Amino acid sequence: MLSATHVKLGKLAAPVPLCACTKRTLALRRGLVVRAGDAPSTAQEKAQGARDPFPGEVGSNFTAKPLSEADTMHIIRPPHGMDKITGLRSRKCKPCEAGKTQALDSTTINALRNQVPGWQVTKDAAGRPCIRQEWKVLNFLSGLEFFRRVGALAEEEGHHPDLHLEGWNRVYIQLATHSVGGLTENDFILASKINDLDTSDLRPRPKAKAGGMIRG
Ligand SMILES: C[C@H](O)[C@H](O)[C@H]1CNC2=NC(N)=NC(=O)C2=N1
Repeated sequence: MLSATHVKLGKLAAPVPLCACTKRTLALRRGLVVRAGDAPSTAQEKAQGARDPFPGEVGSNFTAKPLSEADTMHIIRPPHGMDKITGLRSRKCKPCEAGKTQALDSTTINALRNQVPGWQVTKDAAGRPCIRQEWKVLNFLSGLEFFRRVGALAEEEGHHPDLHLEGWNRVYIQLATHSVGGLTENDFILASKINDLDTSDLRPRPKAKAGGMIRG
C-alpha cells in the first residue's frame, strides 16, 4: 500500500541551506513527495510493484476509472477459505446439467467477483443476474476481431457470452448461464479467461498521466 510516504529528500542537494518548507516545495515540484491518497505515478508503481487496491477501486470492482495507471498491478487476495475457488483462469467450464446445476448464491457471487476485476455484477434485460464488462475498441473491425477472439475462447470452454458492439467502437459482454437463469462458476471462469486475452492491439492506448516521479 503506498502510504503517505515522504521520499527521502537527501537527494535534494542544495547549495545553500533551505528551510524545510522550501525544501518541501522544491521536492513537490520534483514529484519526490507523495501525499496520502495521491494516485502514484507509473514510475513509482513500477518501483513499488503491485499495491493493495484503494477502497474506491474495490468498491467499484475496478470498473471505475483507475485512480492511477490503467495497467496498475493490484494484489488480489482471495477471501479466507476461498482457495477451492481461486485460480479461475486455470479451470475449465463444465457442461451445465439442467436441473442439477444450481445458480450461485450472492455470498459466493461476491467472493467470485473479486477474482474478475473489471466485471460488474448486474441484471440482464430480463432482470436475471449476470456479469458485465465494457471496453472501448479502436474501430468497428477491431470490435469484430474482439468478438472473434472471445468467440474462440467460448467455443473452447463450451460456455457462451452475450456480445454487444454499439456506436461502432463500444463493446460490452454479458455473461450468465442461460440453462439455470442465473450465474454459475462457468461465467466467472470464462470472465477470468476473457480478462487474460491479449486485446491491447484492438483498444486505444491508456493515456499516460501527466507528472509522476522525476528521477533526481
Ligand atoms: C450443452 C452445452 O453445455 C450447453 O448448451 C451450454 C452451451 N453454452 C452455454 N452458454 C451459456 N452462457 N449458458 C448456458 O447455459 C450454456 N449451455
